[in-house]
Formats: sequence, C-alpha cells, structure tokens
Amino acid sequence: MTTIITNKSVSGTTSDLTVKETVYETKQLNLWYGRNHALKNIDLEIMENEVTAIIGPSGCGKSTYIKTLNRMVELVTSVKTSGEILYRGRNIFDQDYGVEELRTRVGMVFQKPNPFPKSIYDNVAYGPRIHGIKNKKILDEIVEKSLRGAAIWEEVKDRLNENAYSISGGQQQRICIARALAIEPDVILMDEPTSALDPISTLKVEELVQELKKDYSIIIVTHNMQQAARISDKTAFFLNGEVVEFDHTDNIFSNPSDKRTEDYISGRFG
Ligand SMILES: Nc1ncnc2c1ncn2[C@@H]1O[C@H](COP(=O)(O)OP(=O)(O)OP(=O)(O)O)[C@@H](O)[C@H]1O
Repeated sequence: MTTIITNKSVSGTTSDLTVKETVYETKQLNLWYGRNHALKNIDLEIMENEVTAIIGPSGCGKSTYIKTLNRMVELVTSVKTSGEILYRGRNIFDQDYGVEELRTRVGMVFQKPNPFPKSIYDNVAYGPRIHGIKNKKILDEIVEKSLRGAAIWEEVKDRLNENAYSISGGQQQRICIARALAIEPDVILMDEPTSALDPISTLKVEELVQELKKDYSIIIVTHNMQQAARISDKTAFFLNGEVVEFDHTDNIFSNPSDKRTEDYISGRFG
C-alpha cells in the first residue's frame, strides 16, 4: 500500500508531496515457543522512513516480534508461527524466500553493544567483505560513509585500527549501527539499543535515529516511554502478546483510545 502525504502551506496550496510505501505488513501473526503462545494475532503496518516504536511491559513479546521481522526468531528450535509477514509485498515465511537476502535488507542492533573482537575498521567492513567486496579503496569509502552515517566518524577516524572494545559503550553501539549501515539495509531493527548506555550516549543514539529515518525505516523496541515519545512517529503498545493499540505516537501518549494503554503510559503497571 502507498500513502501519500501532502504538506499544505498556510495558504492551502500543496508545497510538498511525499510518497511513503509500506515496508512491513504483519497479518494475523501468531508465534509459539513450544506451548507458550507469545504473539497473538498481530496486525501491524510499518511505513518507510518512519520510526516505529514497540512498547509494553516485560515479557509482552516486543523482542520476539522484531526478531520475527528478519526471521531471527527461527534460531529457537521450539518456535512455530502462523500468519504472514509481508516485507515489501512478499511473505517472508514463503518456502522459497531467501533468509540471507532478507537479512541483507534488514539490519539489527541489539540491547548490548556487541562489536566483534576486531578493529573498528574490520567491524564495519565485515558485512561488505562477506558480500565479496575486497577492493581496499571501496571498503575505505564504505567504512567512512557508514561511520559518518552513525555519527561517530570524527571520534574514531584516527583510531580505525584499534580494537572496537577499546572505545566506550556508547561509541561501541554507534560502531554497531555503522556495521548495520555498511550493508546498505532498507530497515534497521533496534532492540532496546540505549538500555545499556549512559544519558549522553543515549541522547546521541536518539539524535542519530532521527537522522537515519530520512534514509531508512526504523523499528525500535524500548522500555523507555519518554524515548518512544521523543523519537518515534508511530507506537505499538503490546500486552501479553497482543497489540492493544497502534497509532501515531502523539495520539498514543496524549489521547490513547484503550484504557490499558492509558494505564501503562501513566505508569499504573509495567
Ligand atoms: N528463546 C525463548 N524460548 C522460550 N520462550 C521465550 C524465548 N524468548 C522469549 N520467550 C518467551 O516469550 C514471551 C515474550 O518474550 P519477549 O522476550 O519477546 O518479551 P519482551 O517484551 O521483549 O520482554 P523484555 O521487555 O523483558 O525484553 C515471554 O513469555 C518469554 O518468556
């Protein structure tokens, strides 16, 4: 589906026309870990160039949901799913859907920074090398572009050969974001990317997410409701494996339509 958004000027004439495509459409998705029914009839539509936040109390299925989007959840042997996830119109559960191809389009950043025990340069060049790029000049360009994209180039440009563990946690997380950008993804999944970071690093990553949505679609799991309110365009509130409410973030936080959403965002549980 395509949504056309027109930004009207004060006089009422259309000044800008943005066409947004649907990136992911989840239809009646169910997921079980053995007998634990962890996701129940999830319907969600995620648009490109938006930040979509997934919020909800511990154990409600947030991480499970975003790990279905790149089929990472299948690494757990007891997992069974039903329903559909269309990525750019194709069901990723189809037998002939190439999971490798999906993962080159959909990058992921985890809760704890997880750089490889390699140099900063080799971390970022890792994905492109796997995809067969050997030319040093091209790799240099990709590494610089990705580090700039992750707003960390200036901090590490003179330390590219140092081990990625020699920098701070907040810097490591931005290296992990650069590593995700280096494969030129379409979507970036972020599973509580700032929960292990100090406030200043958190702010940097939040600013970065705002910047990145110009070029990528971002789906971010967060426990931090202020963060969801600050940085996302749309928010999905999960509870006990269900989507209680999915709406523009402003509506979720100022005028939720479901009492359970209101109770959660006002801190009555969770
Ligand atoms: N690998 C797994 N094997 C079995 N059950 C799992 C596994 N991972 C998650 N679960 C279960 O699935 C449900 C949803 O868990 P999930 O981690 O998706 O929730 P969450 O909302 O991300 O929680 P949190 O905010 O605490 O990270 C929980 O009941 C959890 O125990």
